[in-house]
Amino acid sequence: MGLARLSSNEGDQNEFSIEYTSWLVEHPCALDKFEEMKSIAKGKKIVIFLDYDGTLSEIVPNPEEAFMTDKMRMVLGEVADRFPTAIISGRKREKVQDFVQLKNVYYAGSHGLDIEAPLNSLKCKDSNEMDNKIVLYQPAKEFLPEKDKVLNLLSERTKDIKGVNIEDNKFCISIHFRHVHSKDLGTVENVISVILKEYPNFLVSTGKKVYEIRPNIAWDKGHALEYLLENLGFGNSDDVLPIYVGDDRTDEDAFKVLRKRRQGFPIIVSANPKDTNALYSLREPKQVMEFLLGLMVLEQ
Ligand SMILES: O=P(O)(O)OC[C@H]1O[C@H](O[C@H]2O[C@H](CO)[C@@H](O)[C@H](O)[C@H]2O)[C@H](O)[C@@H](O)[C@@H]1O
Repeated sequence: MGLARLSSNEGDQNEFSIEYTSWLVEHPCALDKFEEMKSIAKGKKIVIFLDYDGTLSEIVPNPEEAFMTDKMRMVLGEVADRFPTAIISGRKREKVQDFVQLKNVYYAGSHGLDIEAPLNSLKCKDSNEMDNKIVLYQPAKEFLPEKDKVLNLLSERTKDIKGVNIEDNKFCISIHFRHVHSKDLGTVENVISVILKEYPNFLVSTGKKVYEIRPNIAWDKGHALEYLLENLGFGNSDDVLPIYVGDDRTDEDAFKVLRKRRQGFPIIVSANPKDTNALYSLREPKQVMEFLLGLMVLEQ
């Protein structure tokens, strides 16, 4: 038995393509598997990790307008009151906090390179106290001056390419090409690759209509997940059940960590079949909200 569906797409199973339907066999909908998941979760400490864009908010053409619905905020706030809950995003941490507006959530921005938690909530070894309120862990701090140089060069060298939108994500940089004409994409790629030859401490990956530049260090969303688990006291625990929900390539690093730990539920948000390390799926942010609502009946 699964969770009751609230979304407007209720019953749209019939509209699924054959490809999506057969992909669902490999990556079943987490709502349909809820009872099974519930029994696995029994007696375990649930910790929730969520990506932001495409998971808690819809993908929209303008990155500045990726707002979360009030309903999602309410559900997320309730869930975070019951279980430790972290948002791990490619965005600048402060930007995610601005969108989410919740104080009971752990935030990791810049693909996990900028972790913040309420003071005393984490047993951090390498933390700084900021304003007496929070602890921060920033493993790529020394890259900041160089990142600013890369950012300036990117802005300068793409300023004449129509549609390029560069987002400063503090330790990382997003170069959005959603609105760039296909004939100009090669130029954008060329600019990036020339700059990264000058700055080999940085690497580029791709997301949804975006190039993402970040420090070339062994730290990704998977490391952030492990860091948070460890500092929440669940480093080697068999009693913990981490749930990670995300929609993009960088979330795969976190899915891999859960697979390696043989623990928890890696859940991909996708309305299309895609290669993934996730075991379960959800179709859209609305379903993420239904899933979170379902978690509220679980005991912690
Ligand atoms: O890790 P995430 O929280 O998923 O962040 C990844 C990137 O998300 C944002 O870009 C994406 O969403 C935008 C708003 O829906 C969309 O316009 C864009 O095309 C997508 O790539 C964010 O703006 C980036 O900085 C993040 O790196």
